[in-house]
Amino acid sequence: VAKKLLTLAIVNREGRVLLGLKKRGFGEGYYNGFGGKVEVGETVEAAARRELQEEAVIIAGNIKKQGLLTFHFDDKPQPWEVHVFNVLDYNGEPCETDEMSPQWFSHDQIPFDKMWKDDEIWYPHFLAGHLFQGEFFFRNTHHLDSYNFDVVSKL
Ligand SMILES: CN1CCN(c2cc(NC3CC3)nc(N)n2)CC1
Repeated sequence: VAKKLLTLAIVNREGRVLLGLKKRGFGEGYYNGFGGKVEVGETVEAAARRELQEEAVIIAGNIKKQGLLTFHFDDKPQPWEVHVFNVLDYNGEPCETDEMSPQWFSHDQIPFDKMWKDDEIWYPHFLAGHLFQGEFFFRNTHHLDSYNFDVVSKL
């Protein structure tokens, strides 16, 4: 079964990350980076840049591909492949959209209790600038059953 390609862009600058509170749809009420589906004919990187602009109204400058997360769900036939980018610099000012309410968090105050359960596993490696790969098995959307996680030398 082909994987569903998704992006996740997290702005990480001067010891703080920019996260958005999802206002509706999948993951409503959770904080997360910005992202969405990769459209047909679009590169993963172009999709990450587009989604960041759509959801936070900022234009990514230098971005670094840092992670590859694969999600399996008991109740979904298609696994998800989420490409994680570190946004090293950007133009514009983050602002609220109908999808997301952006908010800065210092690295030691990341609200993991209001984030997807996999985040607390890979964020420390993301924040350390490591490259990583993870495979997560969710029993239902809100229960993480098991996972494999590795820091890697290249993606
Ligand atoms: C547009 N995408 C949707 C998926 N997404 C996820 C998913 C995720 N866990 C999966 C159990 C849901 N965990 C993070 N941090 N992000 C990134 C943005």
